[in-house]
Amino acid sequence: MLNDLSEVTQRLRRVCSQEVDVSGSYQAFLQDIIDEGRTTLAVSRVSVWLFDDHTQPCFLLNVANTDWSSNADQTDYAKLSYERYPAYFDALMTGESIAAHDAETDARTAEFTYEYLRPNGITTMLDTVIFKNGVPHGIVCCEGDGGPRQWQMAEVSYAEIIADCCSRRILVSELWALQQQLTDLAFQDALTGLKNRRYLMDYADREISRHTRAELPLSMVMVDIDHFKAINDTYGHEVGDIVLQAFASCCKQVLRTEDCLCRLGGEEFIAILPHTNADNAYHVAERLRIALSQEQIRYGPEKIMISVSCGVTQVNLQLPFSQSLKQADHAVYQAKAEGRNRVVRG
Ligand SMILES: Nc1nc2c(ncn2[C@@H]2O[C@H](COP(=O)(O)OP(=O)(O)OP(=O)(O)O)[C@@H](O)[C@H]2O)c(=O)[nH]1
Repeated sequence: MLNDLSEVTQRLRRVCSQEVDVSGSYQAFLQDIIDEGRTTLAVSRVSVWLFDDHTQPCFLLNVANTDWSSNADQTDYAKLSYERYPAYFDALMTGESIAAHDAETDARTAEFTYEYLRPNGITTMLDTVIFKNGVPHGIVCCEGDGGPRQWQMAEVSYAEIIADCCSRRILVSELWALQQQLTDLAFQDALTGLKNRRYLMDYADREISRHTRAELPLSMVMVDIDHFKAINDTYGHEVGDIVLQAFASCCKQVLRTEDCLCRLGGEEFIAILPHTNADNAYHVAERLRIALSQEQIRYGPEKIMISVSCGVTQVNLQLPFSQSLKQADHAVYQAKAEGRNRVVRG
């Protein structure tokens, strides 16, 4: 009941202010807002349900519930099907709130009588629609167990505000996920899926500072495919792309998961090896060189073989990363000059 409107409003505004705070979890936000709704409306349970599909919904999936304990991982999500409860779904799809004073006699909720209302002692329901882009996306369902209840206009409006908060939070979460994807793409090489040069420069600075503090060695291997132009010229650019992808996946198999492989550009790559000194980095580079030289890259009937020239250097933690990069580049140049298919220490 909305007896003390100003106190209720203040509490709700505080919870709503977390709508755009993506540092908190989406689930925690839903729990907070429905807990608030249960207290204010003095109902026995509030839950949030989302449609599986907005154009032709078949199911409603329970994604938050005041009955759930906040620290338990909820995995057993209840599901309501359109097939079983068509009148309820049809009513929700109109977008109108369902204020079912007596849930057993209201035509929109009577379908729940034997399977749900009676077994759980639910007598009254107030359901408000969560919209997304103006289309029903889910519901906030408030249930009471104290007999039929005449829902007041203010109570319906209050429940609708809760549903609107959920709508906005869902949108914010989706925008945030999109932003994350864009950020990931900005640091990724589209062809190989490896990190790109922009990522490398930032990552290397962070690793230099981390390794300086921990007084640990950091090394890198620059890898350049030999005579790659000839592969393009012989088989075409498309096959050259396939070779680059095969190269990347072969390297990933040889390297440790904590090593970071980036594409500097063209057929030039760099692997950053944390906690590794120059001797060990040399062995890693040799392993890479041998694995790549044994790789048979298939394209139709063709089996393409490659070799690589590698420059190994231990990163000088006292100098800017670009200096160590130059050193590795020089080592690659030397490896090429000495006949390719080899590893040179810089
Ligand atoms: N297919 C394909 N080719 C690329 C890509 N990026 C750069 N290249 C080609 O890679 C080739 C690099 O040639 P070069 O720099 O002459 O080197 P190389 O032929 O490997 O010779 P060495 O390094 O001296 O052994 C050029 O022909 C570029 O066009 C790409 O994304 N896909």
